[in-house]
Amino acid sequence: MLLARVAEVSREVAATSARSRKIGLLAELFAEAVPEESPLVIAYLAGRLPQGRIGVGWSVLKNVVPPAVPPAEAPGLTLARVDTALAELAAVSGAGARAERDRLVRSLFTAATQDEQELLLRLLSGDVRQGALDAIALEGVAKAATVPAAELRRAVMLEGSLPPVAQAVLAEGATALDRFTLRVGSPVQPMLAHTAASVTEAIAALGACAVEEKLDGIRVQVHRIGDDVRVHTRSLDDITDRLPEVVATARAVPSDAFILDGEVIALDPGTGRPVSFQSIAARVGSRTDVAGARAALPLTPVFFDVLAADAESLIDRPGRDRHAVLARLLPEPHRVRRLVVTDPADPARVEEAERFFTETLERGHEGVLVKALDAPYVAGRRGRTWLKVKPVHTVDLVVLAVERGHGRRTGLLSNLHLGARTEDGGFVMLGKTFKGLTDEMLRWQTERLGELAVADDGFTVRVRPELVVEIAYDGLQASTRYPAGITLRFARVLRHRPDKPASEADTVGAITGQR
Ligand SMILES: Nc1ncnc2c1ncn2[C@@H]1O[C@H](COP(=O)(O)OP(=O)(O)OP(=O)(O)O)[C@@H](O)[C@H]1O
Repeated sequence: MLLARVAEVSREVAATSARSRKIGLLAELFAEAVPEESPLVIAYLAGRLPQGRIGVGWSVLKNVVPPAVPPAEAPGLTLARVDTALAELAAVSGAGARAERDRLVRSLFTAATQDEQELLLRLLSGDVRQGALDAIALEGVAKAATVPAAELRRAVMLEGSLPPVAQAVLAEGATALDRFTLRVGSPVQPMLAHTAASVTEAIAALGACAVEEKLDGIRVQVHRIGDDVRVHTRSLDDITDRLPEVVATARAVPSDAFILDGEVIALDPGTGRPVSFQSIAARVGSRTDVAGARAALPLTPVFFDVLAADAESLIDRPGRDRHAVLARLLPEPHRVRRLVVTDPADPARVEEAERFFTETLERGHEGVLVKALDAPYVAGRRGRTWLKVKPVHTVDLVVLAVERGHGRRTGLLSNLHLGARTEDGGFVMLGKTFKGLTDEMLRWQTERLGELAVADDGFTVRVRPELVVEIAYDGLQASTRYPAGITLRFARVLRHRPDKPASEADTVGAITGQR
């Protein structure tokens, strides 16, 4: 397939607001592609580079911004050729890397028509509207392969991503879906939660439920087959080598084929209270001298769900049954503390649950999760059967740009321009802040945002919209300065969320309560 065709459909999809029309356009595109090309189509449409970071920043791109390179007259650039070029770019390193990148990017742009150059530029600079497109692409694939979207979605969650499932169903049809089942050893997208304003509100919405501590650490999904243990993050990266404590806990579990879902935290040896998220993130992030890092800050895994045990899938079973299995597998320090509310109509029980919330905060945890007892585990979904309750308002926003610091912060990238997602897959700026950033966080974001930079006027650096930050704020206020007409009062950065994709940041609708 030619890149020109993807460029054409990408433009048509952006120009129409009707979801069904977008799905129809994508279905036609997937029907035209050979199945092996569909992973590239999905990636390019969503503005993702399959190679991940390829080291091409603004310093290289500014030399090819149209009309810098004379465009090809007729389209001839295939998806396979673009993929090869990007792989070559990703492999460049060492002395002369900059010149080599310039040469490769120029040669790619020389082969592209004007339309294609524009798509490539948007792709490389992270300016393609993304996020919502993944969900629409899934429906487009379902339509092209004539399989029910719900079945395809389930297969995608169990596989971890759309491209391999798309390729299989487009080649073989519905029968391919049977291959994508829950397998111990193959990570699945974790279940996520919605927000409730209070425990009382959450119980009213869910009925019979369990109120669990919300532990503030790193989410882990642990798979064990025999002696082989693998630990995955929320974004399914394998971090087994960095977490020997988790491996040891998993080896002690009396079952030799299971999947556990939980959080790793660290407890202060003196007070027994949880240590800060930043310290845990630094420990989990350190790849060298794991033994030294472990000695300085030992971690404790605490599990709250079990997806499979004794090689049997449990995801379709109600939460109360899964928890009974969890209780059989793990003793309490490694199993989340929780309170079951079997009679949600009894005010005394609701009061008890509110007390559990207060005590959980007093013990130093960040809030609670209220979970329906009868709900299955919906992999990859922000289900309405898990509701989180926290004492402060927080939102997850995406960094769109960052201003260079001055004074004490000279040389650092400091003031963040924050964007919420829009329903059509773009971003809208809601405000700026540098409050809450510690020296360590400033150093970290300067490096990370430097890698994401796509334009720089000497004052403001525009970045690929990929880094999510968790922001606390005191409320919303009307604003004529920002395009959504609102801004956040006293916004402050709580933490960077490199584990969270931009497609999961909050939408303007969710923030203003008009979802
Ligand atoms: N008992 C628990 N049950 C489920 N998730 C828990 C629990 N304790 C802590 N967590 C964490 O809370 C998260 C659930 O909240 P949510 O689905 O909103 O994800 P999130 O956006 O990463 O949340 P947050 O930003 O509030 O940590 C999980 O991803 C997990 O890391």
